[in-house]
Amino acid sequence: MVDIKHAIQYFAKYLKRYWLSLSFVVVITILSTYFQVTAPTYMGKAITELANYLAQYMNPATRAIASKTPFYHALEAMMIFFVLTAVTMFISSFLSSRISAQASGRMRIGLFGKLQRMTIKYFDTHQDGEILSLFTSDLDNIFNAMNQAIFQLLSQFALFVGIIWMMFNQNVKMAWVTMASTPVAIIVAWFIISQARRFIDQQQDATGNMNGYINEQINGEKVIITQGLQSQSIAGFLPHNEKVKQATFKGQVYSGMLFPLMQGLSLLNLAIVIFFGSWLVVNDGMGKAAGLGMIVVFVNYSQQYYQPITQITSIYNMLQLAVTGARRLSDIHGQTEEKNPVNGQYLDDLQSDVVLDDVHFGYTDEKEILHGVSIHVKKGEMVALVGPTGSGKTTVMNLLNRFYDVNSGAVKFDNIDVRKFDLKSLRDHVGIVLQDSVLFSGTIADNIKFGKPDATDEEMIDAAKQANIHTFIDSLPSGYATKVDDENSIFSTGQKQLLSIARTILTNPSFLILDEATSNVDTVTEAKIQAAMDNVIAGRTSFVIAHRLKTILGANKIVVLKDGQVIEQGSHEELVAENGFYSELYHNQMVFE
Ligand SMILES: Nc1ncnc2c1ncn2[C@@H]1O[C@H](COP(=O)(O)OP(=O)(O)OP(=O)(O)O)[C@@H](O)[C@H]1O
Repeated sequence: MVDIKHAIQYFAKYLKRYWLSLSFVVVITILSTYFQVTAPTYMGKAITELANYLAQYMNPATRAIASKTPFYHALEAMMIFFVLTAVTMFISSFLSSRISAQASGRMRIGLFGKLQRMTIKYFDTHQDGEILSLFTSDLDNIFNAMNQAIFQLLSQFALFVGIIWMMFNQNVKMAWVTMASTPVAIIVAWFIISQARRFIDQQQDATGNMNGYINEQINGEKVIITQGLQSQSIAGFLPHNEKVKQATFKGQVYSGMLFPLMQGLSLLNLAIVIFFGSWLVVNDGMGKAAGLGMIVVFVNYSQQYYQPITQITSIYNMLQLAVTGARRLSDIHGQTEEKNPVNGQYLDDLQSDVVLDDVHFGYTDEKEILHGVSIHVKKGEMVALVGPTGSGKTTVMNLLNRFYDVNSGAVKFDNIDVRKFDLKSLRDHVGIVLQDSVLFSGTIADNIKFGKPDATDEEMIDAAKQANIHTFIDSLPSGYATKVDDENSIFSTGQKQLLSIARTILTNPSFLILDEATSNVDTVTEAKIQAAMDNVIAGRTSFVIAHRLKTILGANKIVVLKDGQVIEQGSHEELVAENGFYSELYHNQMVFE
């Protein structure tokens, strides 16, 4: 029930602006139904008039006055109603498709916009595939439901009511006869649909598991090839495939059964209607012509009568998927967004320092990661953060840029709490070079200018030179215009990081955070990255998360973090002299250099 309430609220939010078009669709659908259910009465009238005409024509006494005009009139009326039915159906379907396309387009924009306002926490705690499926699966299900199910439901329901109403208008006894088999039809349809749904659910689960397996195996392809595990990989795939195959087959058998069965029931009903119709004509003293007409009318109604039952039961599944999709999307819309303070302060330029003041922080309430961390970075200084894996280095970086907010204590720029700054102004002044550099589709130039699209080519080239990547870019056939997804532009980890450094240099941040990624690269690239980092750091206040100690020997201050606490800090020489944790770490590393 909660699902349905959320789904209705979600649909109402996006559909309310189309209320006029929607009302028009409802009116047109009712009109279309009226035309559709009235047309058969003219068909019956045409048969009655034809029978009358034939009776008069066959009788020499009345042959002279026999006229086909009433028959033609009835036929004309029938044609007009059929044409009107087709035209109104077309208008209704056209409008429905337009509303669905526009509304789902807005939903897509709403979802994408919402994602852009979400906190890093959301992205840290949800898998990419899960987020993507909101677009590919949930929004698609909603579009299909809006485009087909909702309007089908409306038109089929109107048709169902319209046929019943017309049948009772025409002949009450025949109406009851036509409707007598309804419970059987509903039970059969419901049973088949629920069976089909069961297997379709199984098919979806099995497909999800199979896709997960494929994803994992493709990601691990290098390990599989290196270790010669290809046949094991295939063997692991087969049971997944078998489950998908079985569930798909059973689901399709049941879904495929619905229409032939309902068609069969409808034909059986037709025979019953003709049988009772003829019985009524004989026993109820109905005129021959009127009786024939009535039978034709009910033959028509009994054929149409099953259509809504079949359609409504078969779109139930589609509606259910859309309700689930709408619930998931409305959940997303309810997620917390990044908190930008009202009338937040603007950070013009860093004047004095960046401080972490007795910071306590945990990603969850249950586990605190940083236990009272205090770090002081003076303007123009380079501070390096070192410590074993999991000690909280990246977490400190997450707080400096306000990806997360502290539980207690504060992060301050020029003695002002970061929570008081306008977020954009804060982030405009904080540059980050992450360990895993990300390139976006587009050219190399687009990628370097990503944070400053209005930069001139000279500025861009200058940044690339400082980042030690200009010579490489220049050597590519298309230079800065090389597409990032070109075969020529398959970048190494080191080159990606150099591009990312160039991107950061171009934005000229006052405060720089570098998550050093020298572990994966060869020594030549490492030296280049080191030089590029030196260039980007020069004269800037910076904070470096260091994995290789030799890169930070010149730091003004080295802060050693262990288990979420600062255990030592000072210059390299001071810390080595202290003979503590850093000194041990340093000597251990030097053995391998
Ligand atoms: N998004 C997250 N949600 C919950 N816990 C997290 C999250 N990110 C990190 N952690 C936990 O916080 C602790 C500190 O992680 P952090 O990434 O800050 O360490 P690190 O010192 O940067 O490690 P490394 O050198 O391996 O990068 C770890 O125990 C980790 O499991």
